[in-house]
Amino acid sequence: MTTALWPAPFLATPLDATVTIPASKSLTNRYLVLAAIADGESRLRAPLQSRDSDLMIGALRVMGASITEVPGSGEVPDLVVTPIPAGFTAPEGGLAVDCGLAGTVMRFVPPLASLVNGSVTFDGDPGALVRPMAPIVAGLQGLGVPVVGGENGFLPFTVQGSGQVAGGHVKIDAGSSSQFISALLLVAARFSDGLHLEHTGDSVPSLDHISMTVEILRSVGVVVDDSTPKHWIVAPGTVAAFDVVLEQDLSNAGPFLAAALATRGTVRIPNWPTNTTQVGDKWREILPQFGASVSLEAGTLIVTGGEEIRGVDLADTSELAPSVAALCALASTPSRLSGIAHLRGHETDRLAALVAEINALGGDAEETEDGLIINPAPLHAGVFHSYHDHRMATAGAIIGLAVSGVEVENIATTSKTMPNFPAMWATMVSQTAGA
Ligand SMILES: O=C(O)C1=C[C@@H](OP(=O)(O)O)[C@@H](O)[C@H](O)C1
Ligand SMILES: C=C(OP(=O)(O)O)C(=O)O
Repeated sequence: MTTALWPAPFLATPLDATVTIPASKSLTNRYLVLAAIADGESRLRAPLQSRDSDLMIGALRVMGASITEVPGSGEVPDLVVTPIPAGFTAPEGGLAVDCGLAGTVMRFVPPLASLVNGSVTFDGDPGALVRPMAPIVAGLQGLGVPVVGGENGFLPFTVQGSGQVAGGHVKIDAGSSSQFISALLLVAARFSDGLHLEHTGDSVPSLDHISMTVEILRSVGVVVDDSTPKHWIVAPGTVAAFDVVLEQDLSNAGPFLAAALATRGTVRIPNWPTNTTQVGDKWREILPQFGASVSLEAGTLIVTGGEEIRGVDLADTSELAPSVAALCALASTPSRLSGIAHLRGHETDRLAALVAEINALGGDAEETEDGLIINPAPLHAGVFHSYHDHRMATAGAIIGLAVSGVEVENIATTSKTMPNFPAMWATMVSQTAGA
């Protein structure tokens, strides 16, 4: 385990800060995939620059897409993407894609590889080799695409594309990640007969992320029928080239908004989108349940913490769960988080990691079959391990604002989606009331 320790800033006075957040990982990596199969050159304005987006760019370049940085209107360069050329053929010996620990790369890119002529091998970080992959392997094989390796349901494996996929009706169990559904839908318009994808399990987690996929597909001219629960039908057709401005990452806004509650202060985030497919928009419903006041004024989200943080009872908080759990650990009444069993297959087993780290600081957290129970307990100084998980690291930072002497191990792991997190956090903390 990495041992570098980051002394989390502690604040005894209420925060009064304005913060801007880098672009959304989920939007950036979806648009990158679509740009690689579009009918012309596309442009992503103000995209995310982070490890996960770099891994996606690397994967698409390996498969023949050309991606160039050009000056944008802000600090971050825009990306101009020329799609994978028709008939692109892998060299003898095949191609290799490094997925790192990025779920969007390891799930979204293998279906794309089925459209390439030749072999593409997928591998990743040690932590990636235990994340569920079986539904992607089953889905591709169900479409007649050979996959070598991956029999045990994990990376590494090799997709042997022939440059063409017939498509048709495929059934998978996406109970362990919504990304399996999004992955197949994203490229399905390029299958000769399109795709009828059916989920065979009870429920799919993170449904908001599937809605995001469907909305984006429609915005680039792809016809998707999602009117029957657990079924998605994509018509064959072209993906129209696009020019899009990326929204900031509302899930990554979470730790900064939580900071308002942890310090009983105020945090403002300008340019909060009025219409968005991001699950992070749910902070507007979630934070009042913790006792915060939340308002959207002239496009700026303003969150002010209450006198105390109240416990919550929340279902399916998806990727927001680690930040939510950090607030629960600071709450004065019990909390229950449910519908998040699939977090055991995220960057780490997040349920086990949250329980271990909250309890190591004196907290009272326990796992349930599908979530967490977190009871009030006085927390003390100590080390908060991050398990190579960006959201564990930011959960430690939230707790550290309210509990003096917390040190977060490997804060650099936040570079997965937010490379400047330590500097952004320090800048936020320096904006205290009256400063
Ligand atoms: O499609 C996406 O961009 C994502 C889907 C969700 O995955 P799960 O369904 O595995 O939770 C989410 O947690 C992840 O951070 C991003
Ligand atoms: C689950 C997450 O990431 P990934 O895209 O790697 O699945 C996450 O960011 O919370």
